[in-house]
Amino acid sequence: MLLENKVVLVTGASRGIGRATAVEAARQGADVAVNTFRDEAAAAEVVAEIEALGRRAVVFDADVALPESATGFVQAATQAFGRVDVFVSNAGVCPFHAFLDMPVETLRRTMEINLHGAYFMVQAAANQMVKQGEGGAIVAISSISALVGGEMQTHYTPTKAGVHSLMQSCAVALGRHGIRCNSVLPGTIATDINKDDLADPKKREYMEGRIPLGRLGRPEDIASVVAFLASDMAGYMSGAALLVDGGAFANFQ
Ligand SMILES: NC(=O)C1=CN([C@@H]2O[C@H](COP(=O)(O)OP(=O)(O)OC[C@H]3O[C@@H](n4cnc5c(N)ncnc54)[C@H](O)[C@@H]3O)[C@@H](O)[C@H]2O)C=CC1
Ligand SMILES: C[C@H](O)[C@@H]1OC(=O)[C@H](O)[C@@H]1O
Repeated sequence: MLLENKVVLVTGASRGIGRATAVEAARQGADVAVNTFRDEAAAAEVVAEIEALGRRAVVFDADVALPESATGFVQAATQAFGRVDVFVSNAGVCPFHAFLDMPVETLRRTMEINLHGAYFMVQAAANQMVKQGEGGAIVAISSISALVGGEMQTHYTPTKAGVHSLMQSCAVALGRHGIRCNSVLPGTIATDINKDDLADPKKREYMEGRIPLGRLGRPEDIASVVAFLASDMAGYMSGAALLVDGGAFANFQ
């Protein structure tokens, strides 16, 4: 098992990639602190899945956009499990909208959840890891959107480039404490975040057609890579970005 007896914290873990990551961490032997936001029934399901794997889970309901959520989450996890070994910054939103009439509030909220939220959370986790004095691993969910544009994602793609950049700077800032910081760049993964966008069969077919491996990603495709980066198997990786997109980015012409 890759994460035996580790304590893993995951933000936005009630659904999609975060949920698969929390469950994979438990499968790999970890106890898991699960941040959710106003999603009680789904939170109870993920806890049940973790416990069914013989591991412990604790839920912390909070909006990642608020700085106090970050300190609260880390404190709750530390109270429950005594320490923080791995932190996964995953929570994110992507309300598709055109550029020319982007509502200020949509831009602001997307930035506050995806980028500021990641910053506050990673900072709080890193402080706890430094206090423990035994290093740690931080993984942030960026995106293929850190590398390419999207007509309806002008508010979103900069946050994903920012999240990867945050991991690079944190790798530099935290290396002396033995804390590794990396990002995962998923391609198109079928989750609630793009359910409406991909409900159009033409769009879905087009996206599938661009992927050399012939299918959209599943949350589990990302969760296994996060587990690897969080584990000692990736012990000399820091400041790196792993693109997990079925080959989509390479498929330009
Ligand atoms: N699905 C995809 O194609 C891709 C997703 N990503 C990223 O993966 C991450 C997870 O997204 P998905 O699992 O696809 O979406 P999802 O919609 O299935 O899950 C998002 C999770 O974040 C939580 N969340 C949303 N706002 C929150 C807030 N303010 N505070 C705390 N939690 C909050 C939701 O409750 C949910 O659990 C996001 O950061 C997204 O940008 C990156 C690349 C591709
Ligand atoms: C939400 C989108 O479908 C998804 O989010 C990303 O980060 C990917 O680039 C996809 O566009």
